[in-house]
Amino acid sequence: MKFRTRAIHLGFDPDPQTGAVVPPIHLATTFAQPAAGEWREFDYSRSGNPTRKAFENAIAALESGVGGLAFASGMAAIHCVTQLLQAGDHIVTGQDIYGGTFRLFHKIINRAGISVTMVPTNDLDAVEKAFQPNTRLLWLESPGNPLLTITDIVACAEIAHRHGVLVGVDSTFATPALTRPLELGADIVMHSATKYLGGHSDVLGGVLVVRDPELYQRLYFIQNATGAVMGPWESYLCHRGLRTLELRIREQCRSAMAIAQFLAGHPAVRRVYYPGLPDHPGHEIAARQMSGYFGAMVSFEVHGDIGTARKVVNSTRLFHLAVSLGAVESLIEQPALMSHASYDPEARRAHGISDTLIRLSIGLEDPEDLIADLQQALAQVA
Ligand SMILES: C=C(NCc1c(COP(=O)(O)O)cnc(C)c1O)C(=O)O
Repeated sequence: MKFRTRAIHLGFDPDPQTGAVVPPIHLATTFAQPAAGEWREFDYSRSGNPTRKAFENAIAALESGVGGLAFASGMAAIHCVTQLLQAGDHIVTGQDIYGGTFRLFHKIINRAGISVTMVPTNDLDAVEKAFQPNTRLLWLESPGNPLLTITDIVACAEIAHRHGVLVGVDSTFATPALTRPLELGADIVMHSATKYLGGHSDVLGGVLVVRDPELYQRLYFIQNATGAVMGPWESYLCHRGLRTLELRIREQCRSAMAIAQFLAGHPAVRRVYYPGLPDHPGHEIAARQMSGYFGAMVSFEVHGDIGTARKVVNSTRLFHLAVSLGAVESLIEQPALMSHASYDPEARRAHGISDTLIRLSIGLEDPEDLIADLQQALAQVA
């Protein structure tokens, strides 16, 4: 069956007793057992919960994995992956990655003696040259946040596996409707479920899916031991979000293409970052890797300075000025001051995140209304 059909039905079989066509929300934190030392499938909700398990199974199936793990946030999911490593190990990651991931890598796990090298992961030579004998993990984001850098997952996985290195892909911006990294050779796929999987700015969560049963057991052990699990209500909301994911992301992609084309022709705009534009360096790889779509995030730079960009983002009426992304309502933000403020200023500039960069998360409003809103906001700085 096609992705859209499976997403609607996975984990939603009618209850055999009641016939209910949506899964129950199990709030129980503990489960009575038949006898001491005899265990049911579920014993304690940190270790496993029926509602979370239904969502984990659904996202695992949609990502072509053998097992899924759901967390309280995307950062909790990424942190779980880093706990596979130990002091003296090394991570290679991209330069176009979320500010919170930059912070985790450079200000938290570095304290445990894990080192990190950031490279342009769309340059395969740079990726391979960055590997060291102690490199254990290649962490990719494609499209990258916020410059929408496209990384060739197949090529990177082949290089990494030649060096015995695990490949993790943060696929938040792509979603499994467009890209399934495990099918392309990655070992781990991660999502901030807060974004497109939930899809309505009303749930915080994270997800890992893997294709190797032994790796699943290692990550499950870490998840259970460290405890940053997704709650039952959030699991239900993310599971429900999967049912409309493909419809939402495809429509959002169509609007993003129209908005990117509008911005590309606007005199106040210096540069547009959108993989769907033919001049984007990753256009061909994206077309192949994202099922003919190019995502629903659009970033652009305006002429002027940090104040010019700030005036634009403060002037929209339909786009909410807010971090996060992937929801039905459109959002606008200025990474230098907001989503990527956790980058050290010199690192931010070194990685191409300029003061005049503006990032858009395109929602499901009519694109004509969104373009009209951007037109009037840009007119404030014309
Ligand atoms: C909040 C934002 N990003 C969260 C995020 C995260 C972190 O997810 P959280 O659910 O916010 O913990 C991980 N990976 C990517 C690509 C992300 O974009 C933002 O970019 O505004």
